Amino acid sequence: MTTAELVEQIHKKKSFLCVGLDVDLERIPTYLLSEEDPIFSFNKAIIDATHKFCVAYKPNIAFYEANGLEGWKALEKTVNYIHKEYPEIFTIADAKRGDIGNTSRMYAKTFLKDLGFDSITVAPYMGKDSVEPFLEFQNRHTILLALTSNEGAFDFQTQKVGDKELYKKVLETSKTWKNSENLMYVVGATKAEFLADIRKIIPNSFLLVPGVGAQGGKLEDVCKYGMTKDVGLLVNSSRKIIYASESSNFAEIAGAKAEVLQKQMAEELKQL
Ligand SMILES: O=C(O)c1cc(=O)[nH]c(=O)n1[C@@H]1O[C@H](COP(=O)(O)O)[C@@H](O)[C@H]1O
Repeated sequence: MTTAELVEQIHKKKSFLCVGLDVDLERIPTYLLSEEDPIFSFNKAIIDATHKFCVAYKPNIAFYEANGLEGWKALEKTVNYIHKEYPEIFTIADAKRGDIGNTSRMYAKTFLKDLGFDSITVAPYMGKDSVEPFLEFQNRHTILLALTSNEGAFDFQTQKVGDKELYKKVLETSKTWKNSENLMYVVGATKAEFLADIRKIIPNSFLLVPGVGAQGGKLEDVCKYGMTKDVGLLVNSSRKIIYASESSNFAEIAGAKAEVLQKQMAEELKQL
């Protein structure tokens, strides 16, 4: 999917919500566990109930890998289902990969070609040659970790390297890489006050912003400092939506939670 198509969808749906599909078998309604593929059954119900209110889905790969071969099969079924039934929706493989170039090429093939995700999250730590193999794919996006939502972000990312914080170096240096137009960045909603500085370095890039809801980030702050004329934001919520209820109408309740966020986003979009 191109960035222009993503922006068009955001305006059409009046939403820049990304629903995180972090499926934990210990948290899904227990009656689903007797189904042939509980992970896919859960995802299908959530997707059917939330698709009207969101523009992206983000399965976090850890939750699938943790279930071995069955998990990988459920992941493949999930991404295929989204692309077939709701082709307007942007898909994010939250895999946080990155290795020497030769190895990154394999990660890129797995997620961007074979599984066909529109994008993948990538760690910048190993530098240019570890990220460029992901950037080669046309109309696919590499979402580079810039300033993450967790406490540990202060261990390295905000520390100065020479005259600048490491996350600023990541932003600046990554702009010089080949096919850098395919880059988006992760900035945690819990770090909204950093967004004004971040926008000075990357005024137009799309940001994936996790951390609203369960981690306490505020949508208003993210929009105030991070929104661009083309929106430039995908705001993710996982647990607060998908585990809003454990009853048999869990999907309906997840849909209602997603709609609440969509309505807030529609208000924010009016400011543009
Ligand atoms: O790359 C991510 O998506 C990510 C980056 C980050 O800085 N913080 C963060 O929480 N995430 C992911 O975003 C999701 C947040 O989930 P909830 O806290 O349940 O909304 C999880 O899948 C995290 O792994």
